[in-house]
Amino acid sequence: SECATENTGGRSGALFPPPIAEAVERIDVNPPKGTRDFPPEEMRLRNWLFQNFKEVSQLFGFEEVDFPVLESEALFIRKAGEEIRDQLYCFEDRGNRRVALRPELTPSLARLVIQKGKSVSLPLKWFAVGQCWRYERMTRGRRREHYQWNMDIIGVPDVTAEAELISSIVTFFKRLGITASDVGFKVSSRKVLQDLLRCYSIPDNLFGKVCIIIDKMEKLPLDEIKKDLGSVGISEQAIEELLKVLSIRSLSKLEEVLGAGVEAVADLKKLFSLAEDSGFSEWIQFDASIVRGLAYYTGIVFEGFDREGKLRAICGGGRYDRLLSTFGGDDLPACGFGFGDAVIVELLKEKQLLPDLGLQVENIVCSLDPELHGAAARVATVLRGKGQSVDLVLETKPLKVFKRASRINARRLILVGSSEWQRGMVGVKILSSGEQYEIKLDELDHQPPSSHSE
Ligand SMILES: Nc1ccc(Br)nc1
Repeated sequence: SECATENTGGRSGALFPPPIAEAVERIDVNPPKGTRDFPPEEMRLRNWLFQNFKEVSQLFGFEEVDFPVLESEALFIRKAGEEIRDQLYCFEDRGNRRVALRPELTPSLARLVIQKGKSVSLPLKWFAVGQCWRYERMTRGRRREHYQWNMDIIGVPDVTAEAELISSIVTFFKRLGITASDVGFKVSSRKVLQDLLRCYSIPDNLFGKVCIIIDKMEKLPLDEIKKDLGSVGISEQAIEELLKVLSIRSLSKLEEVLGAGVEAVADLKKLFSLAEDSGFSEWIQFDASIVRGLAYYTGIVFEGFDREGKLRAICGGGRYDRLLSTFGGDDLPACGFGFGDAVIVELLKEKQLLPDLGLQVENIVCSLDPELHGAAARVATVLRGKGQSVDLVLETKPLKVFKRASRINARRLILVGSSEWQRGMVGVKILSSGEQYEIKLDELDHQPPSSHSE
């Protein structure tokens, strides 16, 4: 009969028992190892953080740029033994090209600068917020992705550029309520290391490798560091001298050891003087042991740290004057920093500075009669046309509307009932005060009068 073709919609019909659902194995609903989902609450926090990254960057006159997450693997192949190289998330694509998920943004930025060539006028002040990846054996259970905020200045050889970068991060911290008592920047210059290596006739091409070895000083036993330094040809005497200098924590002491005319000392003294002028000198301290873990840094390096010493480095950066020329570009001076989205959230939690970012919807609109859903939709359209957010209740038999209204933190409930609608009115309930009244549709505005005339 006709009903045989009627779709019982899965409901048990007199003629047809419901189809027996085949047993479906549930997929793994978690994101891939080391990666995160961002459900609404986490997404609001992420958007708030990124908004602060972007507003500070724009406050400093930087322009936003972006690049593909996927890059040629060659962009990141450096032979200095960096962790970032060991953990490259790389593969061969279907066109047999060696590609990689970017582990950082700086090489992409350098690539774009070279690509733009003479069509861009210097100095360039660019910023980006982008997801970066590493493939780490899950033995350590660490994340494989994070978002990084980068600011870079291309074309300025002077430490005025590094001062501007540190000043921008200080501004960011202050916006979030973080003070110089909470965090600081350890600052040094790789020219200290470079001068020392030259004193011991260590060839320049070993400079990056030596920096990477020294960067591991806090993570590996000292004799392993010494062994690694010896393996690149540095004598025991030079190693002892190196380690002694790297333990210096005062600029005057460094000047005593290296001499006043040394470029590294001059750069650092200028940076500290600029910090005084710009008002962030309480945020920075000299620490000769800071080298950072990227091979391409050539001058000033800095890293943000939490003074309680509970967290990993919050951010880091420095000067990388040779990177563009290693890609075949012009020898342009450059400096920048990277600021990850994870440690900062841990710090905000520690300091109880996480913002309360609950969902806030202006209106929830509900029809009391299924026949009036169209009218409710029209009310929603009118309000949205006025720029007001509306959660339109879509169930034709709405239940628990008040529960939903409080969950979405709606400011007011608009009820569309037949008798009111006949009179061109809708009901309004201010959820915070409980105040209730009727109003004409076109009188619905942002701020209803405090005491409502009938
Ligand atoms: N470079 C990098 C990439 C991804 C994560 Br998580 N940490 C560092």
